[in-house]
Parts: sequence; structure tokens; C-alpha cells
Amino acid sequence: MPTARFQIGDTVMGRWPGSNLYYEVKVLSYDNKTRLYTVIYKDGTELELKESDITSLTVFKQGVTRSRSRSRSRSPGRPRRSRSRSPARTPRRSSSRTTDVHKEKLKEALEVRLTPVEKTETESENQAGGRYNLRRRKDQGDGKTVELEQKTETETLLRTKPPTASAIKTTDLEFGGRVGVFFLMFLLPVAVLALLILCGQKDASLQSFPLELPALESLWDCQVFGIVLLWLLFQAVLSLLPVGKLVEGMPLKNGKTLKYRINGFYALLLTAVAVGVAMYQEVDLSYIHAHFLQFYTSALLIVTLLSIYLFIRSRWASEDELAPGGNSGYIIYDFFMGRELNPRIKNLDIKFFCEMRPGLMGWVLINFVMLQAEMKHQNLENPSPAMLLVNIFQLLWVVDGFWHEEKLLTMMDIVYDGFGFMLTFGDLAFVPFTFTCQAYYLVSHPNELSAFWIITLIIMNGVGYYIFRKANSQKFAFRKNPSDPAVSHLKTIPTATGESLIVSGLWGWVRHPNYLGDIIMGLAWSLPCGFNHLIPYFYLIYLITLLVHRNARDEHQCRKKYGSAWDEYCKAVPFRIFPGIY
Ligand SMILES: NC(=O)C1=CN([C@@H]2O[C@H](COP(=O)(O)OP(=O)(O)OC[C@H]3O[C@@H](n4cnc5c(N)ncnc54)[C@H](OP(=O)(O)O)[C@@H]3O)[C@@H](O)[C@H]2O)C=CC1
Ligand SMILES: CC(C)CCC[C@@H](C)[C@H]1CC=C2C3=C(CC[C@@]21C)[C@@]1(C)CC[C@H](O)C(C)(C)[C@@H]1CC3
Repeated sequence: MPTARFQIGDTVMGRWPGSNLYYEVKVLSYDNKTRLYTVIYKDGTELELKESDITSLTVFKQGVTRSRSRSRSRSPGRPRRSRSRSPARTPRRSSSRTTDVHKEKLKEALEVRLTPVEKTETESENQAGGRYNLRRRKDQGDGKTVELEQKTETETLLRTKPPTASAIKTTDLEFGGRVGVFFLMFLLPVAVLALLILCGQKDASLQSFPLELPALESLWDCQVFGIVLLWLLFQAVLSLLPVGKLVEGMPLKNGKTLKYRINGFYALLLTAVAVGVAMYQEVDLSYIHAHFLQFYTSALLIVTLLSIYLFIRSRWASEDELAPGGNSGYIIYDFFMGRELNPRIKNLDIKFFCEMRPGLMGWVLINFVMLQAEMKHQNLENPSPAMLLVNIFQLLWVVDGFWHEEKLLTMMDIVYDGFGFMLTFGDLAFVPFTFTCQAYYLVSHPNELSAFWIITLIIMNGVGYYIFRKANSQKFAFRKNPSDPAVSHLKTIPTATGESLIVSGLWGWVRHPNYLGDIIMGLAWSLPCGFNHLIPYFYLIYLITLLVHRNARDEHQCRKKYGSAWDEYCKAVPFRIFPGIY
């Protein structure tokens, strides 16, 4: 029969889930069966905690004194900064320390468990999914923002040893599990190859496939392979240049943070200069168009080799360096999803590098190559308006991405997903070769655009970009500091975690306005290609599929994280991505 170490009414220090922060809590009850303590924080938040997440006040104070003297001797005078927040603290972040976004994913990664408790009647009515025992204060349920009082005296950060993380077994398999990912691993590369063949054919209709299948040996060229390797090397060198700021990423399972060099925008400028110099030296860029399929197969080979390398090296990764989603124990599944979260070679963070650099820069470069190829093939003095629009619209998106590169550090791809075949393929093959599909198509499928269409497409892209940028920036600014004058006017729903959900403006219109903006832009990128074929709409179809899936994944996490507050938000804002569509 287990006995409780702490008694009802005891004041102890309780760890806040997903962090190394301890707060003063009162023990309300102890469940002998589950061996969990129900504790109440000063702001009224009730949680069930394991005994290992509770420390007596005396032990805690000794720990703090020890850890303080340790840290002082290491870095004298350096202010102690907290990595996570209490449930009762107003979210506040520095731009380089966006530690709270996606805390949920970290929460999962840490061992701390929020276990379900019985629902009250009203909660049962409100809730579709399972609930976690993170109870909201009664006075928070009125839909108004509640400024929660700060817990200064108890907010002492206990920098004890990092929590001993045990490997989390992935049990929830995505993409149809082992069988699903096995087929995807072959299907995706073949589908992209088919798309490229179709795009380059005169008759690009789906029925014509497979008319002009190329000979296998024509898909390989050693020189092309060398160029792709050089490109990767060039981008890797640029990413390591000591220009741009060094920022810390989100806290890892072991409590540490990694540093990232944010210099994508400079790298883009330097790449543009390098391309300019190459053109001045009369390097024939149309070579890329002429060998496009070979470039793709070279990229595919690099993807395969890199994924194998990543999988093998993950064998030596410590348990707390593994991604929660890629550790099922099934080789094929883990190879596809990626086992290691942040594989690094010295200062080069392979995932962060691959996610944007070679692919997005390659996309812009290939678009430019296609623009020149169009002029050459169609004997034009100037590029067609359709080609110009596609180039300018997509360049704007890529420049925007690099301008806001730092925000990538808070996205689920970096914080949560492992780096395996899926992302490697997505970043190094899928992005540069399918996102360029419209420009590639226009080289051999000219499409006249009237002034009316040109203006309509410019407006459409502008509207899409405005929604995309405003929604993303608003959310980011709000998460950083909700009192920021730019976002303080927005109505919010408070949640038990202390973070609020925006419920007015764009975020009160649909639950993912940033996705909507992205999709409107995707449409504006495809329409310049006309209506003769479906192929140029591939990006749009991909984007809608990806974002609908991403939306479902994100909402699942948000429901787990915010519980009834998320349901309240869904009631207030019933449409997911598209206005009028639930
Ligand atoms: N073109 C492409 O291939 C792709 C483009 N993208 C684009 O990247 C951008 C970022 O997308 P992504 O990272 O998926 O996710 P989001 O930027 O949409 O972030 C979702 C998170 O935002 C927070 N949130 C949700 N609702 C609210 C609200 N009402 N108020 C405040 N915070 C809220 C939650 O995190 P929390 O509460 O924890 O802060 C939630 O987990 C999008 O514009 C998307 O279109 C993404 C993937 C692919
Ligand atoms: C079917 C495929 C294998 C799926 C691959 C998906 C990936 C190509 C995309 C998943 C999320 C992405 C994002 C960007 C690029 C495409 C991938 C990697 C992004 C970095 C592009 C630049 C943007 O500004 C962004 C918002 C930072 C994007 C984030 C997500």
C-alpha cells in the first residue's frame, strides 16, 4: 500500500509541467491508486502531479542556494532568466527567446503527465475530446482576458539537474503507420518525377501520361550531381558566416537550448550576387532547365544518402535528443519520420539548414532559370507577364520567409518533428522541384494574360499575402507580449496555461487565417498558367492537403493543451480555414 510522502494541507514546491520551474503549491489530496497528488497553485490552478515533481520547501531552498552558488561561480553577474512560465504569469518573451510557443509539444516530450480527471456536467457538454486535469480558475471562464497576478516570491527558478528524460516510445503512428510510410517513401519520389515529366511535355494533360518516358540512363549525370553538391556546400558555408544574430531555440527536453545563426536574408543577397557574377561570366544557366530531371535525380540520391546517414547517426544520439514522433522502434517508420530532433555537425544544424536554405534559394534560382529558358525557347525579348508574375509572387514569399527566419525556430517542424526521409525529401527535393512547377510549365506552355487578369492576380496575391503576414505577425507579437500596443486591442479567451487565444480580428474570422492567406497566394501563383492543364495547380492541391492535415494535427494539440478554453474558441470561431466551411 503506497503511502503519501506529503500530507494534505502541506505547502510544497510543485514542478510546472513542461518546465524546470517550481512553484509554491498546497497539497489538496492524494490518490492512492494513481499515486498522484492534487495540488493547487497560488492562482487557483489545480493539477495532479507525480511525487517526483514535488519537492519539500526545505529541500527546494537548499537546492536553490546550491544551484545559485554554482551558477554564480560559472558566470558572475549574469542575470538568471527563466525558460518557461508559470500558469499565472503574463506571457512575456524576448525575440530571441520565444520559448513558450509550442510548449505543448515540449510538455509531451517531458515526462510530466497531465492525467484526466472527471468532468463536470458543463465541461462534459463542452468537450469533444479527453480532458486534462489542468483546471481553469472559476473566475476565468467569462471570456474576458484576466491579467493573472505574478508569483514573484515563489518564482525562483530551480536550475537543478536537467530532468532525466527517458526515451518516449512513439505509439501514435501517422501516415498509415509502417505500411503507409513504406509506400509513401516510394510513391513520393516517383510522383514528383512523373510531375516533372508531365510539366516538360508538350501535352501536359494527365491522360497523356506516360507518353514520353525518358530512358533510365538519361536521368543521371555526374556533372549535375557535382553541381548539386557544390550548391549545398555553398549554402552551408553561407549559413555558417558570422553575420546576423545568434538566437536561442526553444528549450529541449534536457532543459538546454541550442543556438542558431539567423542570416538567411544575407545568404539570399549573397546568392543573388553570386548568380549575377555567374551571368556576367556568361555561365549558361539554361543548363539547369536542359538537365532538370537529372538535377532532380541527383537531389534524390543526396536525400537518400543523407537520410541513411541521419538514421545511422541517430543510433548514437542520447535518449533526450530523440524526436517524440520518430521513435517507434520500427526501422522503416523511424527512418521516414526521423529519429533525431536536432542533428548537428559542429555548428551546422542540419535540419534548420535544410528546412529553408538550399530548397528555398534553389526555388528562386530555378524560377529565374525558367524565366530565361522561356525567353530562349519562345524567342521572346522579354519574359511573358505570366512568367514575371509567378517569379515576383514567389520571390516575395521566399524573401518574406528569410526575413522572418527566426520564427521558424518555434514551428512544429523544428521543435517537434524528427529529421528523417520525409523532411529531407520535402526540403531538398520536393520544395525546389515541385514549387517551381508553374515556372517550368510556362516555358513550354505559354499563356497570354489580359490586363484584367494581371490586375486581378496582383490583387489576389496582395490580399493573400496581407492575410498571411498579418495573421502570422499578430500571433507572434501576441505570444511575445500580449500588451504590445499592436495587439493589445484584440479580444482574447484566457486559458489555464496563462496563455490566451486571440478571438477577434483575423483570428476571430477563421481559426487559421495564416493558412487561408497562404492558400489564396497559392491560387494566385497557379492561375497565371491558365486552365488548359491541372499540372500547374499541383502546388495548390499540395498546399490545401498539407494545411488541412496540419490544421487537424495542430487542433488536436491545442485541444490537449487548452482543454475547455479551446472548445470555447472553436465555438466563438467555428470555421477552420475557409470562411463558411466548418
Ligand atoms: N507553403 C508551405 O509549404 C507551408 C507553409 N506553411 C505556413 O507557415 C505558417 C505557420 O504555420 P504553422 O507553424 O503550421 O502554424 P500556425 O502558425 O498556424 O501555429 C499554430 C499555433 O498557433 C497558436 N494559436 C492557434 N490559434 C491561436 C489563437 N487564436 N490565438 C493565439 N495563438 C493561437 C497555437 O500555439 P500556441 O498557443 O502554443 O502558441 C497553435 O499551436 C502558416 O502561414 C502556414 O501557411 C506551413 C507549412 C507548409
Ligand atoms: C509531401 C512532402 C514530403 C511534405 C513536405 C513538406 C515540406 C516541403 C514543408 C513542410 C513545412 C514546410 C515549411 C516551409 C517549407 C516547406 C515545408 C518544409 C517553410 C520553411 C517555407 C518558408 C516559410 O516562410 C515558412 C512559413 C517558414 C515555411 C514553414 C513550413
